[in-house]
Amino acid sequence: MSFRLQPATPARPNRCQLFGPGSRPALFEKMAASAADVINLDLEDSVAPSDKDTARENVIKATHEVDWGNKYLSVRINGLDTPYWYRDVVDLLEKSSERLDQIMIPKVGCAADIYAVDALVTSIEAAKGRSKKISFEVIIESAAGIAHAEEIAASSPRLQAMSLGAADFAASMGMQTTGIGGTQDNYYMLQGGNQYWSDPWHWAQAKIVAAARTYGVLPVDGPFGDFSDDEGFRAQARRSAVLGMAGKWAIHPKQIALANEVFTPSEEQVTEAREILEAMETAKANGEGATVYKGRLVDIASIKQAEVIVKQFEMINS
Ligand SMILES: CC(C)(COP(=O)(O)OP(=O)(O)OC[C@H]1O[C@@H](n2cnc3c(N)ncnc32)[C@H](O)[C@@H]1OP(=O)(O)O)[C@@H](O)C(=O)NCCC(=O)NCCSC(=O)C[C@H](O)C(=O)O
Ligand SMILES: [Mg+2]
Repeated sequence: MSFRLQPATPARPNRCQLFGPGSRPALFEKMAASAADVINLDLEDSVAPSDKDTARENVIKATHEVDWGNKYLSVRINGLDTPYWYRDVVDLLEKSSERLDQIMIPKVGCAADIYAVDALVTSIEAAKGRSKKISFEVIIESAAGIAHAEEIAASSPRLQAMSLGAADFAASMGMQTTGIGGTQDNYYMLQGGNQYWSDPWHWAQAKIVAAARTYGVLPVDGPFGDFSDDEGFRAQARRSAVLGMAGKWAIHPKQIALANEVFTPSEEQVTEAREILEAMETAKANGEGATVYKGRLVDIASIKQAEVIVKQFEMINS
């Protein structure tokens, strides 16, 4: 470990972030009653320009009137290149209830984007005497965003989560696809006449995980567009979980259970992790730093790996 210790990520479950357009208030009670850990009410791309003002009012009203239970309540504002974002921030901070937990900032390209929003939020919080400090989540969904992922991850103590937005990311990168996440037919290797599909999202995810984890921020996988493809969602989510992401968005309620299933360690994984910890306790008592568990090497690093799984499980069940 470096002399600079890796900060812990926020200790709250973030397995599934359920999205819903701010312009469809009929969905809000259903979202609140869902099994998602985080709710993202959207003012950005799922809301038509003509509905921006109404959607903002709907969302503010919902912070006062809907019982959000123990959900982490987040609102996605419009991008900093639009004429809407400052009004989103001002009205949300001046008019929404203290139930609002987080603002999600889309299409972030550099740390200065977060600086600008932080300055505005900090000023309104002080002016209005808001007692809860609003947290931020950013979406990395552009070439600039991925190039500057590290400085963005370090940009503000408000930052709790960093998501990959596959659709805008693909567009910004000039990727030849209309798919939102998942396998891309043309992204394959050829060996012995057989096609082997690779994962075009992998490097961006890995970069986000490294940047986020370095600064104690939760890395999150964004949308999987084809909500009729459960197995496709599972496969994408499993790859994200193995890479170190904490959760994934749901853009339809049927994706919530799938995300929760993948990002909750299974009974077998938890049992195995606990057995590894026990095996290492025995090894330590015998003055050994390494031992054999089910025919494979486990050592002091295995303790940390096993603890990741046990801690995830305990946090979800606490
Ligand atoms: C995708 C949808 C437009 C589908 O809506 P709808 O046609 O109403 O779906 P169904 O008829 O299949 O609905 C079945 C029941 O579920 C309820 N429902 C639907 N959506 C939601 C929801 N989001 N939360 C809770 N409940 C929901 C329906 O009311 C039905 O209920 P019932 O009648 O009682 O059975 C819609 O799901 C939707 O708008 N989804 C969210 C879209 C969104 O927010 N998109 C933005 C995020 S993705 C993005 O922005 C890309 C990203 O930035 C990037 O760049 O990658
Ligand atoms: Mg987007």
